Amino acid sequence: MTRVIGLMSGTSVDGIDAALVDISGQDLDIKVELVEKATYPYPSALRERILSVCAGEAISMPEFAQLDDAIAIAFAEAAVNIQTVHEGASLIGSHGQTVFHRPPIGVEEANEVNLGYSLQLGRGPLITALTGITTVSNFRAADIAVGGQGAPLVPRVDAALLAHPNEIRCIQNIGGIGNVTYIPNRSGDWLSQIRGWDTGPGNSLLDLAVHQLSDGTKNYDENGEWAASGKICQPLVDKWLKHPYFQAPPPKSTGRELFGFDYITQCFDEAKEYQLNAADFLATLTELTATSIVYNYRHFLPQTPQRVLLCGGGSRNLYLKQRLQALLGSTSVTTTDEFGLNADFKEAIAFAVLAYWRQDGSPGNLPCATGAKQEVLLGEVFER
Ligand SMILES: Nc1ncnc2c1ncn2[C@@H]1O[C@H](COP(=O)(O)OP(=O)(O)OP(=O)(O)O)[C@@H](O)[C@H]1O
Ligand SMILES: CC(=O)N[C@H]1[C@@H]2OC[C@@H](O2)[C@@H](O)[C@@H]1O[C@H](C)C(=O)O
Repeated sequence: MTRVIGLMSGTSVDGIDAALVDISGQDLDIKVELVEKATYPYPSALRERILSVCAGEAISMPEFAQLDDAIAIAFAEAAVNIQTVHEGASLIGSHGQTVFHRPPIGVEEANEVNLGYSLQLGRGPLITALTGITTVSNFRAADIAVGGQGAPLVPRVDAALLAHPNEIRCIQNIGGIGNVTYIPNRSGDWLSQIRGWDTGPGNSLLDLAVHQLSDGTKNYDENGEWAASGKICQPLVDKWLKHPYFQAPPPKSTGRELFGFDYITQCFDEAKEYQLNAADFLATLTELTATSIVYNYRHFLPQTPQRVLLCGGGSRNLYLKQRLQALLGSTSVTTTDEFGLNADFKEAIAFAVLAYWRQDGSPGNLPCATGAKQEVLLGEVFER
């Protein structure tokens, strides 16, 4: 058994999720027990800085270096604090903070020019130095180097922890960005039949809209209550759904570059002619998240799933969950909690597992999800 800390801050940039887990077994046959979990919010100045860099603000190299280290220090503190009660971790898997993600440009053969590029700040060696614990970081680079999207990386972990012998499942994360893992019955060559891609916006647009509509007093629509009091403007949803990202087949991945500040500004502009109030606008944006997920399923899944398991912060948005259930009809919508995997900490747990696999010599990517040419070891290891 190895005690591992998984650290993740996602596209919502709300804070660092830390999971302390005990892992045993090998490759897909692993057992993972969640011992401790906590979220450490970023100091607000650091969060604002990260969000503006994500929105494309230019920074100098010294500012870049300072930001990289400020994030590494925050991640190292999270690793120390998560061990206040239960100590003894011998490995850290740190995703870091994505500040830039560019998928490969759509040409047949990946080469130097059209490979993707994905940048996560919070350098691993500093986390090792500050914690004294071997750290694995920079998980996306190796998949990208072999032509992959570098995302999503969670599908192999979903497969290991949530596959079922006779139920076709979709695991739908709704973070800032949404991503799905499609898992067929665990039999035969099921692993090569898995699919995974980013479905589009999760909460990123909603959070930006809530911040603006509440004059900065709120950062998200708690339980979806504000949106639930509004009326969906279907013509706008239909228009937004024509975005090329939804129409494109997988493999595909995205980020705040596409569904961030510029896009929400465009949404506000396009909504003007419909004279929506704040609640109507949020109901319409929530519908875009729900409909884009279902649109992706209808067009690109090999088969209709029997069950959809939600995770990520958006799984707590009751109105969004209700809309997803309505749009999916007979497919049952629940959360990973009901299947023994904490829905809020699944990504942090996943990076603990990916670090464990790296140390064990097992690949972490799934080429049928990321589009990479081959399976590869993910992450750079910085020994204590
Ligand atoms: N009770 C709640 N009601 C509604 N929305 C919620 C609730 N709790 C969390 N959220 C939403 O979930 C978001 C955070 O989700 P999460 O932490 O999964 O995102 P992330 O990991 O940063 O993103 P990604 O998975 O794209 O990397 C919040 O910004 C908020 O929009
Ligand atoms: C570049 C990047 O950070 N992508 C994230 C983001 O957040 C959700 C979605 O977009 C997913 O593709 C990915 O994270 C998860 C952990 C993944 O790689 O599976």
